[in-house]
Amino acid sequence: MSKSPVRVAVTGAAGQIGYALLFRIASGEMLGKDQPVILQLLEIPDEKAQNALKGVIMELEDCAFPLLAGVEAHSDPMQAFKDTDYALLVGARPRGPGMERADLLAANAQIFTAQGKALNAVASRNVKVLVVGNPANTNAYIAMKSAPDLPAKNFTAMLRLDHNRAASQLAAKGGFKVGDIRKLTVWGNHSPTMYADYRFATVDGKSVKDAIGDAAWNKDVFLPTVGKRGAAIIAARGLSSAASAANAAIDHMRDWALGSNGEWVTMGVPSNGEYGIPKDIVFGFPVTTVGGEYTIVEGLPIDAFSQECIDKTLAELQGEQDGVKHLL
Ligand SMILES: NC(=O)c1ccc[n+]([C@@H]2O[C@H](COP(=O)([O-])OP(=O)(O)OC[C@H]3O[C@@H](n4cnc5c(N)ncnc54)[C@H](O)[C@@H]3O)[C@@H](O)[C@H]2O)c1
Ligand SMILES: O=C(O)C[C@H](O)C(=O)O
Repeated sequence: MSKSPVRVAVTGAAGQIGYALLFRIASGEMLGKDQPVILQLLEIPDEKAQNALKGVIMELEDCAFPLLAGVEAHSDPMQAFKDTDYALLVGARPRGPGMERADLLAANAQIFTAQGKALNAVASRNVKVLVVGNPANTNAYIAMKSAPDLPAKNFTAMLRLDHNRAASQLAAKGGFKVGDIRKLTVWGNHSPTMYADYRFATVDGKSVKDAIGDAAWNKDVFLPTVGKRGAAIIAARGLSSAASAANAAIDHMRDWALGSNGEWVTMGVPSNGEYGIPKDIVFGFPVTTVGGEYTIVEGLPIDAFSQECIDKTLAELQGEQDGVKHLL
């Protein structure tokens, strides 16, 4: 028997990530080749954005995707999030000229407070939320705090792009196949302070750290390369990463919904105190996923260097969180 359609809301749907994301969701790459979807797309109530969204919808129609059971265009989150099972919050306010970080946090706090409230009011009680729009961890925290009737665990932030970037750099350095790398993770904030950690990583059961055997490369090349990769792409393309960000969003949601088959993946999720991260901070952790639920991998040893890195990214997140406290 064929499955009933599920509802997938995407914000910022006429933006660059939206353009790289929607067609893959509609073709079944995110939720499976047997899962029909209804896309509920949100853009700002601006003529240009709404017209662009219409164009994207025309293209979705022209793909004649068998799994696409409906597409809706919205300018109000209360309609876009109605009964939604999945919400990918991509749209965010970009940093404008002369805008300070605090202004950016405040502008996004407004957006994610409103969207969190709308999810709280009208989404499925099991909605799985992924925040992509930057600052992703803090935006996810704001949305979660604005949705007190939904389980906090349903709000996640995207660290998967950092995870995939780290895997790719390791594969190039060690001569591994990227798909053979297991037990890699990225701790903390989606920002240059994130800590990509391959101490536990293996390829064919053998330690990646031992195979690379170069602590200076880790500190001086690997971590800065992964941390500054977003900026390097902006410098090269004149635009921020879009296809790779959309790909990471697909990976994150697919693994959350369909399971990671015992493998570690990185998700930004609200802490319950694991590894000393204060409760509710949305932090990148290693997780495994099964049956639509994620579980943080616990009990990993944290050495002095790792603790220093984790403390640094945590301090940044706490600073961001303090900066929006008065708005929640
Ligand atoms: N977490 C990550 O790994 C990661 C990676 C890359 C980009 N990003 C972030 O993703 C976001 C989107 O990037 P993009 O390249 O698609 O940007 P973009 O500017 O091309 O598109 C963003 C779209 O969001 C819309 N939008 C803005 N506010 C909205 C709101 N309140 N409701 C609905 N739509 C809204 C805009 O109209 C625009 O069409 C940015 O914040 C970017 O920094 C995150
Ligand atoms: O949009 C950005 O600032 C960069 C983006 O988050 C990325 O990691 O590519």
